[in-house]
Amino acid sequence: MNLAELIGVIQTQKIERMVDAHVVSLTTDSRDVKPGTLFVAIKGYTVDGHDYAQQAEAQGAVAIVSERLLDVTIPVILVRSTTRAMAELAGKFYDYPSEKMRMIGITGTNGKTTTTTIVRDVLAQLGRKTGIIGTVEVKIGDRVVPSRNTTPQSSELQAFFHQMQQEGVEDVIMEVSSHGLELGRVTGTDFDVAGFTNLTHDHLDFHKTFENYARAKGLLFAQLGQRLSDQKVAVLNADDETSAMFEMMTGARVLTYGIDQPADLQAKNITQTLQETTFTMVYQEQAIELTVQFIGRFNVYNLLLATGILLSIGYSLTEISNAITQIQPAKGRMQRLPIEGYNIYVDYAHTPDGIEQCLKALVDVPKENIIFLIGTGGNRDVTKRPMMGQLASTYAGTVVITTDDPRFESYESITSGIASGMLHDQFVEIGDREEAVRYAASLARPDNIVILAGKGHEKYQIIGDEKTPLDEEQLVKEMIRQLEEKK
Ligand SMILES: CC(=O)N[C@H]1[C@@H](OP(=O)(O)OP(=O)(O)OC[C@H]2O[C@@H](n3ccc(=O)[nH]c3=O)[C@H](O)[C@@H]2O)O[C@H](CO)[C@@H](O)[C@@H]1O[C@H](C)C(=O)N[C@@H](C)C(=O)N[C@H](CCC(=O)O)C(=O)O
Ligand SMILES: Nc1ncnc2c1ncn2[C@@H]1O[C@H](COP(=O)(O)OP(=O)(O)OP(=O)(O)O)[C@@H](O)[C@H]1O
Repeated sequence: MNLAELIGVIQTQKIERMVDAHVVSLTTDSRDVKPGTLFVAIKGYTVDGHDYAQQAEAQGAVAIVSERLLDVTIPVILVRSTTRAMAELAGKFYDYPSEKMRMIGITGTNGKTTTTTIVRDVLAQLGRKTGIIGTVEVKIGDRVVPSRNTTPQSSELQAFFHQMQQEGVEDVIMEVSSHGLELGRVTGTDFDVAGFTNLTHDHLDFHKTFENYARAKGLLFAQLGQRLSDQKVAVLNADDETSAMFEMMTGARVLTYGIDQPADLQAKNITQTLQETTFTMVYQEQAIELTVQFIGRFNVYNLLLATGILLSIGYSLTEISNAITQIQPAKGRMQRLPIEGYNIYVDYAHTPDGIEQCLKALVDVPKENIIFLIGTGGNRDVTKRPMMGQLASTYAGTVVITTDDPRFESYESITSGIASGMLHDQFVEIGDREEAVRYAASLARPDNIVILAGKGHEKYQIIGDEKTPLDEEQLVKEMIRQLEEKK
């Protein structure tokens, strides 16, 4: 694409040494610059991209988009915000791919991965070609593409959309993190439907206050736009009070779902066992009873949100509920390990609310039969640690306290934070997660339940700045095999 045509979409303050040139690619990382690349310098948390201007020039960059004057000989395009410019340039460079597909964005503290996966699985069952972007994976049809963030940075994100559109994807379902919203990663992404799960305590190390965190999430609903002819929809949780703020922030139509408060789409008569949940979905004049392979009331919310999204794009309640009864929980989301005779679950819960929801899912199990392993990350939000301990001990008779990506923090400082909130003394602190998982597995009996919370689908621990392999499923299988041999 021609450089002048490309930069025509951004508001420039000054252009130095403009030339007639062709842009072959776009990046914010000097290490990815090749001849013909337009390099956009972004000031990050760790380093400042502007400091890599000379490297970009040496590697053949055609020009640099910058927030300040640079000591280079190639064109420099000065803008007020390179982050914003990046999103606008990426939209133009890839010819606005998000306008050509149905875009579904899901935000909230817990349930994004589960809900995006449910929507994707139902759409796939209904014969649509889908693309998914989220914590567990970026997937185009059946092909998995590596990605570093839940919500990738705008140039990477638009490149994914472009690739998806080229490969015939019709529906894109993506998790939209509060970081992604706050850092402008989805600026210019043209969502058709935005869904909200819930908002509870998390990421306050980044957003500082709950109000900022809510405001960041609200951007998704505000960004649906004001054009009434677009018929965009915000699907909101009537049982979460932040929804009222999002309803005020959006110009889109609103469809609400819920269990306790009146809502457009409602779940009633919920009953559950350790393997499945049965409930009735009520929408307009229709009521359908369904049994799903998901456990926990929180999953009823996720299924309602997915249903609300699918209703808002035109599917009928009958089509949706038929498909929903066929699908399985996403990897590592209250997932039962395939170990005959034992009830061992892996769950990704790593926030106070996630932990509470996960433990509340274990209806009818006496507290003394629940063994719960929890850990939390090092060098991150410390305020949630005592809350996690308090909740774990409210619902579980035995708690194994450990770490979950200790990074550079000491084991003891992490586990003692959780232990400070404990309401009973039936707990152990084992900082080394591998050892803690072995210990928790050694307590498994056919009549109790062991839940390993925190890691979910992830098969590593971040210790220092290194990813150390840790496959909890294999570890548990090995431990149970040894226990069986000893019998
Ligand atoms: C705090 C944060 O969001 N950091 C993101 C940010 O990293 P950073 O600010 O440290 O970047 P940096 O290393 O300072 O680099 C600044 C700029 O210089 C460039 N650079 C750097 C080095 C070099 O040699 N040349 C060069 O050009 C970089 O490409 C970058 O453009 O920019 C990176 C590239 O886009 C992101 O991958 C990175 O996410 C990190 C991995 C991260 O952990 N982010 C978390 C907080 C996050 O965003 N999480 C949410 C999910 C939250 C949830 O719901 O659980 C997410 O959406 O993933
Ligand atoms: N609707 C919900 N309400 C509360 N807790 C939930 C809900 N859905 C899932 N959880 C709990 O939170 C954990 C994480 O779920 P999920 O991965 O779907 O959320 P997420 O929003 O994608 O989180 P992250 O962005 O951290 O990956 C689950 O394993 C479960 O314990």
